[in-house]
Amino acid sequence: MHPKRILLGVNIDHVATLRQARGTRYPDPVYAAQLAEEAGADGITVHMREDRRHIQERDVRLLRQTLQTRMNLELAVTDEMLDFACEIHPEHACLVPERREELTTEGGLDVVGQEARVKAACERLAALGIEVSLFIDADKAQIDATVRCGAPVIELHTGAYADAEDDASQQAEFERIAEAARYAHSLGLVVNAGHGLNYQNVEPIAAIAEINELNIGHGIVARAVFTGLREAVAEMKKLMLLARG
Ligand SMILES: CC(=O)[C@@H](O)[C@H](O)COP(=O)(O)O
Ligand SMILES: NCC(=O)COP(=O)(O)O
Repeated sequence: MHPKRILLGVNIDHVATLRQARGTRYPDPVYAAQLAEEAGADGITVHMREDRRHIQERDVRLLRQTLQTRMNLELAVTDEMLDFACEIHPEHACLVPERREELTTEGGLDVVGQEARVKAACERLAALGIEVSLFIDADKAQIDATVRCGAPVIELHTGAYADAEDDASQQAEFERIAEAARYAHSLGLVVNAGHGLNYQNVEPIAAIAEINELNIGHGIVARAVFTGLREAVAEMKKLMLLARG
């Protein structure tokens, strides 16, 4: 654990969402990744969904050739996506749940409910030297199942915290995340977190000492519409580092 160090993975999916909305060639997520790296991103996250609503194969292939930091490829646990990840060979692969009809990733991966399948996916990726993380809810049973699957990293889903409608429920969600981070860290897992984090809600999560990295996309891309991407990334990183003290 590095009490003062916290990393920012910038998720650039929603730059591609804007491009796909009109079928244009712009804005290009590859250029966004370069700007984000220049502004202090420690890594770039992309979620290539099965329905290709934002990130396309072309994006991932070009990013693999151009990123200066590291790629965190989020993928569903399907043969098609695992084959693609093995071909691309990102530094990190994060297994996430996916439902075509969802607006966004609504919850964590149910590792307990499909342990054999997740374990096989973890083993396949790890055999190639890809560091695997599982995107899970802040739940002890899911953390224990992650350890049994052999994944060295978790990403805690912060969506319920971000979407909480009042202070009391947000505090309850925060405590669930903080406790899960402590528990997972005590088991030797690297603990990341993300989903729905923005400039208003990031600081308490960034202050959790056991958290290694936050993956943040929608909030940064939305801010960039008004400030430009460089400033949006730099401001987020500053808030995270200030929260660490
Ligand atoms: C898995 C995850 O949390 C991110 O990929 C993020 O949700 C952005 O992608 P979507 O908005 O398509 O879910
Ligand atoms: N895994 C979470 C992520 O990459 C970013 O999620 P969001 O900030 O776009 O909600």
